[in-house]
Amino acid sequence: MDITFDHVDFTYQAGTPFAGDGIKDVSVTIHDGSYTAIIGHTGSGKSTLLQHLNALLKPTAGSVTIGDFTITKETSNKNLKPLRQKVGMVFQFAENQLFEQTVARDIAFGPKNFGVSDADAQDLAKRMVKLVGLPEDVLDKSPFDLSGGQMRRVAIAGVLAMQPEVLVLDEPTAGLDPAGRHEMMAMFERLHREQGLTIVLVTHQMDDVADYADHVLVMEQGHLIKTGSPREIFADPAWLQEKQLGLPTTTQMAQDLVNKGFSFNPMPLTEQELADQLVPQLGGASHE
Ligand SMILES: Nc1ncnc2c1ncn2[C@@H]1O[C@H](COP(=O)(O)OP(=O)(O)OP(=O)(O)O)[C@@H](O)[C@H]1O
Repeated sequence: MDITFDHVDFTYQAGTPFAGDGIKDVSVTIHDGSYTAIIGHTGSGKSTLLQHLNALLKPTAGSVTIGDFTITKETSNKNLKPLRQKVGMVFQFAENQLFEQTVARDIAFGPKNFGVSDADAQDLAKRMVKLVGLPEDVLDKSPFDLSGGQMRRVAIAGVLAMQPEVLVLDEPTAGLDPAGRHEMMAMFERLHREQGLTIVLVTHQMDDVADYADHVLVMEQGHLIKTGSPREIFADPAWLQEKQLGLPTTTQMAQDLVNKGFSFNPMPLTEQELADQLVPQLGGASHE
C-alpha cells in the first residue's frame, strides 16, 4: 500500500489567532514495502507528518492517499476504521498507553474492538508476544510488573495484533539503554523482512537510519527539503552540518579521517564499508 502526500499543508488551530504551521506543501510517496526514515530538527514537522499517515490529522490543504483512501480536509471521520487498522502507530513511550490488567487482555483489546472473537483475540495475543520476542508466560502478568523495555514490546504487540500493513514508529527506542535499543531495532528489521511490513520511522539516531532505512525524508521548518537513500543523504556532510543534522558514527569517523588525508568514495555507512576502504589505504601508507 503506497502512501502519497500531494501538496499537503497542515496548520494547527487554523483560522484562529493561534494558527501555526505544522507542515507546508509536502509532496512525497512512501512506497509499499519500504523502510522510510524521517529526520529533522525538533519542531521540523516530523510528528505532524506522521499523524497524517492514518488520518489522525487531516490536511488543511492538499490530500493524502493511503491505499484506497484519499484524505482531504473534507473527509469525515466516519469510515476511517479500516484505515486505522492498516496503519499501526507506535507513539513515543508507547508503554504509557497500557491499561489492562493482563498483557493478554491489553494485546487483545484492539482486535476485539474490531470485532475479532474472544478466542481469536487470545490466539493473536499469544502469537504477537512471540513476534515481539517476549516469553509466553508474560501473557497472564500485569503489564505494570514488567520492565520498561518489555512494557514497550507489549504495546507494540498490541499494535501488531491489528495486523497492519504499515508500522509507524515515532522514536521507538527513546529512553532505552544501548542494548535495549539495538534489540528493538533488530526486532523492527525482522518484522520488515519477515512480515513484509512497510516501516516509517522518525528518529534522531543517524546510525539507525544508516543501518536500517532504504529511504530518508529530511524535514526543516515544516518543509520536506530532501529525499533519497541513506547513501545519498549522508554523502554530503557539509550540507548536513549546515542543517545541524548529525552523521552516522561510521561516516563521521570517515569524515574525520578525510581531514587527516584519507579518502573515501562513496562515504562509508557501515563499519564493514569503512574497513574495506581503509585497509588498502593503511597498507599503502605502511609501504611508503
Ligand atoms: N498541538 C499543537 N498545537 C500547535 N502547534 C503545534 C502543535 N504540535 C506541533 N505544533 C507546531 O508544529 C510544528 C511542527 O511540530 P512537530 O511536532 O510536527 O515537529 P517534530 O519535528 O515532530 O518535533 P520533535 O522532534 O520535537 O517531535 C512546530 O512549530 C510545533 O511548534
